Amino acid sequence: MRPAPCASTTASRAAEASTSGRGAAPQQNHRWLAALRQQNSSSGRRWQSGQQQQLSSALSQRGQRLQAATSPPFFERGSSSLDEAAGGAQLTAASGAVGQERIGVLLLNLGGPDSLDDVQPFLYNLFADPDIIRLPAPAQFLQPVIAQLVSTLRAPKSREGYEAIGGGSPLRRITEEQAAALRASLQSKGISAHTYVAMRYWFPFTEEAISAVKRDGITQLVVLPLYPQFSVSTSGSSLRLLERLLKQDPMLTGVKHVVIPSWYQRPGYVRAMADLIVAELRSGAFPAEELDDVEIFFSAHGVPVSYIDEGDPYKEEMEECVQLVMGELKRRGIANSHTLAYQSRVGPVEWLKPYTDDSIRDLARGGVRSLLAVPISFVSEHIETLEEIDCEYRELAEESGIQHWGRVPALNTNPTFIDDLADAVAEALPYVGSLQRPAGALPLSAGDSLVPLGEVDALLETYDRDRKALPTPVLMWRWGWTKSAETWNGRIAMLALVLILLLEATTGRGVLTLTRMLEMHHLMPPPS
Ligand SMILES: C=CC1=C(C)c2cc3[nH]c(cc4nc(cc5[nH]c(cc1n2)c(C)c5CCC(=O)O)C(CCC(=O)O)=C4C)c(C)c3C=C
Ligand SMILES: [Fe+2]
Repeated sequence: MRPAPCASTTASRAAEASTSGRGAAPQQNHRWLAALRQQNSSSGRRWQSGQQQQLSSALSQRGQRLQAATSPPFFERGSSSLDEAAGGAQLTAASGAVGQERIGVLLLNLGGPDSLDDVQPFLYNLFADPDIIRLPAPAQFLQPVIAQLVSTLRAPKSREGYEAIGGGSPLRRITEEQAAALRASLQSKGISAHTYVAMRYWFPFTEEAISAVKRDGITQLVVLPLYPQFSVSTSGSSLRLLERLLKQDPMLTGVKHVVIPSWYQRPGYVRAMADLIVAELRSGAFPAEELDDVEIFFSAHGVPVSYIDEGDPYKEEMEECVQLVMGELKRRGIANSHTLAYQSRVGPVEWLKPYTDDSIRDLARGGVRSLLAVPISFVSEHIETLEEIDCEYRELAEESGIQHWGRVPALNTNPTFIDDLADAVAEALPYVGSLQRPAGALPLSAGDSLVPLGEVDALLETYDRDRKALPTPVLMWRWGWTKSAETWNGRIAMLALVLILLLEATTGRGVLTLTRMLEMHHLMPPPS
């Protein structure tokens, strides 16, 4: 993998934040996740292996049958008239055709700035999201002000990163390529579907995608977050927005949907990751005689520890995902040692540990000389792979004594991966609009699917019900000088905020009004 052209990154290296002594957080799953796991284990199954037969019998109970004994398609290639009507497909059930459906697949992703001018407004949208900066209820009216402050403080460091990778994020281009490849793969399986890219914080916004879903007359929608592991900060935030959009538009009530909240356990995804790791190991980046000593270093995007304390399954899913990939490697005769660490922390609270930078230093100190970085929470190249891993962490590794460095590319449009996503969509289609929710029972009854499935409101409802009270964030601020720019950004933001509020409270004519901060104009998604 050729590294991106890296500017000198020493000055902007991920902050060496001092940490609190807080112990490991108790793990608390979403109830839906735990319930689905139980259903699967009680029937002696896991989501990952070939379970076409069980799936087939589960589906026939629902009056639907598989077209083939092996992998889907569940759908016959439509007549030419159906093919002509883009998005049309013929759903086959035990009783025969049940009518024409127009299928859509909504791909959820985060979005990224297209140019350097977009960086601050993109960051504003991100920090204005209550699933990213979580404030206690009485302080929530301050979200726009805090978003303005934090995005303004963060923008220079962020802009530097985007500049180093060519002046903007490649996320939109790659996600659109994935959407086109997924559509083609579905077509090759006999499923005619539209695919839509729905970004959370930048163009094409989720609102635009939903307008297109409406315009195309989609009747069955499969919602597929492009995050293999579920976090409330990513997939959860997008689902919350989606829930709002679906509720507020009566024309969308006719669109039946199903969500695939996480899919890291799918065999095709695990295989594709293992393929990429093996290819990179054999790329020549490492001396042949040292191949067994290469440390396989999984680097995942972090989240604040408080998210996990509240029940976000992200950490557990990440650990399970790494185990699955390592298991696949072992089956191929690769038994290297591995590490999972978390990158990209932002702000003054405690994030998931170990931190990637600390881990790299520790491994080097412990004698590791060859390191293969594997981005594990990302399926596309973007700033955190191209700049943070390829530049910052590579430079840190070299300074720390790592002599041989490799980095596994992101999956992007890897054919095994796209084919597996298409299978995930095909397998989810029979569940569209059919998940039963008997009163008082668990909201999901899709325990027979290969991956857990749900509907937007049911998933969020379960998450919110099980969510524990927001713990007081563990601030990592210590008075005194530290090297950490992040920590200082956090301190400055909080001090500025306190001053603003004090002025507002004491004069009644606060800075918010004088500077018209509450009337900020940002690039926001168009109304749907
Ligand atoms: C699994 C993936 C991701 C998780 C979890 C996640 C949580 C999370 N992120 C921030 C803050 C920022 N994220 C930024 C960009 C960004 N993050 C992800 C993925 C996850 N984020 C992606 C795909 C991107 C887009 C990258 C691109 O190429 O444009 C940024 C902006 C970039 C930067 O300044 O570093 C910020 C800021 C928080 C606070 C958070 C959890 C609470
Ligand atoms: Fe992020």
